[in-house]
Amino acid sequence: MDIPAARAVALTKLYGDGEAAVRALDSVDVGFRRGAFTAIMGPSGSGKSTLMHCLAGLDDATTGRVYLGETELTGLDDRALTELRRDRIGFVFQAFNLLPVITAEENMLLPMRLAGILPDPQWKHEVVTRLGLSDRLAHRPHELSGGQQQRVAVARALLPRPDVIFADEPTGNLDSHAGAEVLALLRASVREIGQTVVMVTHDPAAASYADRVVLLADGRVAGEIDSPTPDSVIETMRGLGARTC
Ligand SMILES: Nc1ncnc2c1ncn2[C@@H]1O[C@H](COP(=O)(O)OP(=O)(O)OP(=O)(O)O)[C@@H](O)[C@H]1O
Repeated sequence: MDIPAARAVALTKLYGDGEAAVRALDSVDVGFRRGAFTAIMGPSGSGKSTLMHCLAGLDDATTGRVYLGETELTGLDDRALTELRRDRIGFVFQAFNLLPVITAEENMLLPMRLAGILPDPQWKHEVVTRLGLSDRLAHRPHELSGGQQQRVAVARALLPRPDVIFADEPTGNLDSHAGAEVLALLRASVREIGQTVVMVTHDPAAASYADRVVLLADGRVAGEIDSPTPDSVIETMRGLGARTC
C-alpha cells in the first residue's frame, strides 16, 4: 500500500494545562493520499488549523505521531523541522505573505534562494505561464491584484516541487472569481503533475475542488466525503451543526 504523503496517528494537542487546558485535537488518525487534493473542514474551533500546523511541523503534538511520507516529524528538533519545512513543504496562507519591497519573481524564488537552490528553468517557465504571471514578474506585490498576489504565492509553493502543499484558507481574502482561479490552479497541479495538496477551508464551494473532504468536529475526525460537491458538503456540515459561508 502507498505510504500517505502526510499522516497523523493518535494525534492529540492540548493548549494550556490543568483546568484551563483546551483539547484542540483528540486522538486524530488521518492520512492524506499522495497526488490527491484534500480539504479539511469543520465548525469554527474544531481543530482544522491546529491539525494543519501539526502536520506541517509548525506546531508540536502533545501526544501521538505525525509523519511526512516516511519521516516522523514528532521528535525532530527545531533545526531539522525548519529544514524539512523548507525542503519538503509548500505553504499558501490566506494573507499572501509576500515581501512588499521585492518583485513578484523575487518573491516566488525567495525560499529556494535562501536554501541555495536554483529552480529548473523549464519548470519555472511552465509554472509562471500556467499561473498567468509572465507579464507580472517585475511588479511589486502592491502593483498586483489580490488574485495575482495569491497566484505568486502558489507559484512560490509549487516551484520547489514540495512533497505537500498546505493551504490555509487560500481564498479567504479573494473575491469569488479570483478564488475560483486559485482553486482551479491548485486542482490542476494535483491532476497534471501529481502535486499533493491539503487545504483548510470554511467554504463548501472551495472544498468541492478537492478529491476528498475530511471533516473535524470537537478535535476529532467526524467523517469524510469523497468527490465532494458544494451541496454534499453543505448537507454534511449541517449535520455537524456548523455554520457555512
Ligand atoms: N495557541 C492557542 N492557545 C490556546 N488555545 C488555542 C490556541 N490555538 C487554538 N486554540 C484552541 O484550540 C481549538 C481549535 O482551534 P483551531 O484554530 O485549530 O480551530 P479551527 O477549526 O481552525 O477554527 P477556525 O475555523 O475558527 O479557524 C479552539 O478551541 C481554539 O480556541
